[in-house]
Amino acid sequence: MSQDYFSKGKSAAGRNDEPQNTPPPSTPSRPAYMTVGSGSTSNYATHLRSLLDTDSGYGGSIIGDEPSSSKRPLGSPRTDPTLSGDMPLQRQSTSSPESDHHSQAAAVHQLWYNSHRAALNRSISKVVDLLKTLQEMNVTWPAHYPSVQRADTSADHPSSRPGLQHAASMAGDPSSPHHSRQLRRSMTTVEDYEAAESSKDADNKNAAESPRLVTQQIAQEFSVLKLDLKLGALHQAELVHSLEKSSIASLLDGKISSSIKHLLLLRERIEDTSSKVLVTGDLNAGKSTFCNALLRRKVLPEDQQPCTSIFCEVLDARDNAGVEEVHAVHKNAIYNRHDESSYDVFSLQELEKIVLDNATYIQCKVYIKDVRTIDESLLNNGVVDIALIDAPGLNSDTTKTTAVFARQEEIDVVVFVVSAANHFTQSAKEFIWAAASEKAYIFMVVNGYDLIRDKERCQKLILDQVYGLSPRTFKESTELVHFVSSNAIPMAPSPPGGPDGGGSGSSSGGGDDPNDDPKGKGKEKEKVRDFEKLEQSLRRFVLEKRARSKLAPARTYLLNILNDVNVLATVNSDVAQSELDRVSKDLEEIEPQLESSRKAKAAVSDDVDKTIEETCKDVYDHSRNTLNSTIARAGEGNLGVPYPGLFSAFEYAEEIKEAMLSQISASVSSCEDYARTKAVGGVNVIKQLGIMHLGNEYHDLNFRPEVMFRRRRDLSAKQVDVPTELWDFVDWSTLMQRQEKVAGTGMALTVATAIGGRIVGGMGWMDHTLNAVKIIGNDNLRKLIVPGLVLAVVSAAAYVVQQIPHSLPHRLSEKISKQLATMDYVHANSTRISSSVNKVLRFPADNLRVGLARSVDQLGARREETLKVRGESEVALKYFGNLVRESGHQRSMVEDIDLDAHPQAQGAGGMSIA
Ligand SMILES: Nc1nc2c(ncn2[C@@H]2O[C@H](COP(=O)(O)OP(=O)(O)OP(=O)(O)O)[C@@H](O)[C@H]2O)c(=O)[nH]1
Repeated sequence: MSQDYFSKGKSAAGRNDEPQNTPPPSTPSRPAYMTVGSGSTSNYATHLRSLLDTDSGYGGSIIGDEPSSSKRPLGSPRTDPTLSGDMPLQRQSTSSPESDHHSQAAAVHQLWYNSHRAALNRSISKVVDLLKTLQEMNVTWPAHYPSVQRADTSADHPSSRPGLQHAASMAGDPSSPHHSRQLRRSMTTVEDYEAAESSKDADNKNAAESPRLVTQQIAQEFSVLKLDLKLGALHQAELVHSLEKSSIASLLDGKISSSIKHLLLLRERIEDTSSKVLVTGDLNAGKSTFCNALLRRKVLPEDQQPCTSIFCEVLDARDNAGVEEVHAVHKNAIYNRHDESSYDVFSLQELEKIVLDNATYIQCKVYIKDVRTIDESLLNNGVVDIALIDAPGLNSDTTKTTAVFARQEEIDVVVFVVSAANHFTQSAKEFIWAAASEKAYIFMVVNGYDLIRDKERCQKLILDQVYGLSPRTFKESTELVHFVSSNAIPMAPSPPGGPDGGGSGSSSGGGDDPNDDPKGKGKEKEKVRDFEKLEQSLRRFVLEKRARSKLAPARTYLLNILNDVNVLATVNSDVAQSELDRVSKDLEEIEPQLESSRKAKAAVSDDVDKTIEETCKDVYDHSRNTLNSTIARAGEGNLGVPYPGLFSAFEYAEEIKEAMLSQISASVSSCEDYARTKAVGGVNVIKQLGIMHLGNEYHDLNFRPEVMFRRRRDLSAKQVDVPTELWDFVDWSTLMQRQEKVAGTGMALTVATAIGGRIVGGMGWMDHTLNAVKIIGNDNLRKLIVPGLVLAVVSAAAYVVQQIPHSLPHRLSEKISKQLATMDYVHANSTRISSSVNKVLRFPADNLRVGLARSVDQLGARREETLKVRGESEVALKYFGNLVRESGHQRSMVEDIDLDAHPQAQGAGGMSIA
């Protein structure tokens, strides 16, 4: 079977000859089928047709075009006044009241059709706009896709309908207030209800096996926009949960794009003014003869043996630059009239050869000029252009192929030709059963009726069979079942070079000449009348079916997509509202937090500085005072060094020095201990501040004071080198006091002092002696000197020796003190200790500062982010709120387009549409 027939969902019957890659035109070409002649002249019909002229049905198909607009839009088939299209033309012949009636009915139907088409067209444009804005929104605010959770059978959730949950973006956010919210969608159609019922059963079946609902239930909620997720064994709903928000958004974006494409195709289809009629039936039932009769021209080959082996589509020669010819389409080629490699060209006379040659071709396009007037022509009747497709006769090989063909969207009507003599064969029955699922009504042509003698019995038998095969068709049998003799229809003279040069047609029907036989003439007229009746019925049927086959898919699809958009918008509006509530609440918390955090940052910084400063000052002062007092009192008290006697005085001095320096060192250590305690206190203060402002992370702040002062980098007291001098053993101040008491004379003291001093001092004592002699005078000297001198020296020596344990520590203490002062020992150590404390406290303090700064930054960033989300949520809420309203409004508008209650239905005997 050719791809041209089976691979494309192309709708425009008249556009089969267009290049396949041509984008769907926004301005459809004018009707493509044979259009000849003019319309009715009755006043009413003329009025109706003038209405048709101003209401082409395209009036509102353009965005922003109101239904009342008289502006002729793009795509109107009447833009070219020289072409009739579906425009009623001037009638050339006088009409009968009956034909006037039909003409009026057709015009009314066309008005009805056009208004619905325009409404659908407007809806399509609107929905395309809505989808495009949704796509744009989906970029800035990735739409939340509702996934379906397993229906909870607990008493809390008695609903059998699945709840909708926004997945993906909210996954991992179970605290979200809308997490468990159940959304319900109203059921808008009977099908919906049935689907809900069936999926409920499925749900019950699957509830035990799967924690989530099965795919069908997502299908239940979404007709068009459901995401096709096929990843391994993962369930679709689970996948929706596990997918990133952005992935869902891009999947949805793809869905929306394909939906827009489909809508544009539907628009193209409803703007297409033509209808395709597939003529099929048993082998040799007279299908080709019937088609020729409709055309009033012998175009398709007729034979007593089965001959039609390919699908022959009859088209207007004007679509082929007015040239009558046959394009035999190559197998597996996509037909394109402008691409000659896709077909072979033959003349009409050669059609028979092509039709028989079923090995090379599977379909052909037959371009012919219509010979009938608009009143007469079924094909170009002024209302709708009809294309005829003559199919191969049904047999075991072709039945399936033809059934597939008949199911195509482009096929508006199936005409089944059955032989009055042979009735329905097995292949015919199989075909009708198969076709009945798609086309509830089938137009039945019982052909070769002239050959039947007992016509009543034939009718009864055939209708009984029709009842069994298609009860609905049987119910409307007056309109849908016709007993005719196709070979009795007079043929128009063929144009020169036509296939049937004589042009007399096969009206003989057995060689009778009606002119010779008045009775025969009457019979022939009756046959023609029956056939004309068939044509009228077929025309009405095509009109009705056209409404159904062209408008209904658009209506159904619009309802589905609008439902989906409405559900999606409702969910997202709800999510946006929740998000807005959440971020508003967050902001209420963040704003004061940020403010207090900023204040805390400054206050804590001051507190910390103060704590450090005070602690360090305290430590410094304490160290300084302690060391000063220790050094000052180094010579006092018991140093624990026993005096070993005069001969070990120097060793004694050394031990005393060492003891003193150790005492000073111990004092330094005690200062360090004090500093440790203070550091612990300072760290605790900082820790408390950290806990207060930054929370638990500060609980773990561990400080090890024992590590402090481990490496002593100070000037150790033990390093102090104070040499012991002989002089150190004499405590001159006490010695002087003592001499005054002992000698009793100033001179003696002076002498003793001078001598004693010199004795102790060593050098130059002779000079002093001479001086003393001069002062005292030789005589006195002689009397005093010896005993005084001896006394003083002995007394001084004895005293000095006695005082060593008392005087030496003082002397040494003074010397050490002096040396330490030179080294700036006290200040250096106090500074070192307090600096160490400072350093120890700086670390947590700096951390605290950094933490506070980070906290302020984080809060600031969170605030910014929350503000951004709030802004986006506000936009989304507004957008989706509008979308809920718009989609709901559009949906009710489309629901109001009632394709079942159209005027033609009543005109056609109340026949309802399948
Ligand atoms: N008596 C009579 N003969 C008819 C009628 N219609 C068709 N025939 C004849 O029946 C034969 C078969 O007609 P076709 O039109 O070729 O039949 P078909 O169904 O197209 O055949 P295939 O497509 O080849 O299966 C021809 O010889 C026709 O002349 C009719 O209404 N009455």
